[in-house]
Amino acid sequence: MNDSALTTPTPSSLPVLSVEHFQKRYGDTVAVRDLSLSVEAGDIYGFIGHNGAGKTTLIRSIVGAQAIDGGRIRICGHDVARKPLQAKSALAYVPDNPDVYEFMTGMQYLTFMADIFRVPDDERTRRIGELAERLELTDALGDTVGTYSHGMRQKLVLIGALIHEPRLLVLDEPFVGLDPVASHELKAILHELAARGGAVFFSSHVLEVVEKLCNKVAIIRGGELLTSGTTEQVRGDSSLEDVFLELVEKEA
Ligand SMILES: Nc1ncnc2c1ncn2[C@@H]1O[C@H](COP(=O)(O)OP(=O)(O)OP(=O)(O)O)[C@@H](O)[C@H]1O
Repeated sequence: MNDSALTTPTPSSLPVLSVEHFQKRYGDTVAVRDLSLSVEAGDIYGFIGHNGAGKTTLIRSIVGAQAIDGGRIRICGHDVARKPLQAKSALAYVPDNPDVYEFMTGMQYLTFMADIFRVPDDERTRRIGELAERLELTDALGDTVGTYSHGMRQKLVLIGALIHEPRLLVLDEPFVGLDPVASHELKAILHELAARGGAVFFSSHVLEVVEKLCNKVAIIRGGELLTSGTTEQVRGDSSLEDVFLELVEKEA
């Protein structure tokens, strides 16, 4: 891929993602309280927590899919509440449930995504060709999405997310449902994006993957951040699984 094609130039002093004192309520229930973290260019950042901990809640607010009740979230310096278009142009989001218009063919969906982000014809053709080949989706691009399996939809959404070379790629449970080849390719794609000066932020329950793939991690429980930092700092001499279980049990 083209190294110079990442959207929205970011001065190196600005984090790619900055979350400050984030808070989100659903009715009277506080789902996430006073959460702060920062993702820098080059980071692959893993966000881990038990079911209902608040991972999707934060992710949906980062990508502008739901309002924020307190605090501030900025993407490449753009406040997601005040500058939503600038913030969104710098990011891409792969949700845990890949809902795609079923009547479109895979290629129509990717063209639609490329149109939204105004990706020039030659770039979109090159990226779709390369990514579809790597994720083994080329032969299915002419079929309607309604005929796709869950994993095929995930791959399609991933290609659509990468089509404008986002600065920040946000993924919710990206490895669930992917076959081993796709999972391997996804890890390589995330490494490449980070190496080009982008950043990745994803939630996962698969601690072994987070431990191997991520240079930074955060652990959330009951809507509160328990710890965050480099994977080495958080893990210490133990495994990430041991640290996670110990922290979660201690706080329970
Ligand atoms: N739309 C909603 N309305 C009311 N409560 C919600 C809503 N969405 C989430 N919650 C609550 O907020 C809390 C955090 O949920 P969230 O989906 O963010 O957790 P999660 O860490 O992503 O969980 P999982 O690993 O199961 O996907 C939970 O207590 C959940 O019940």
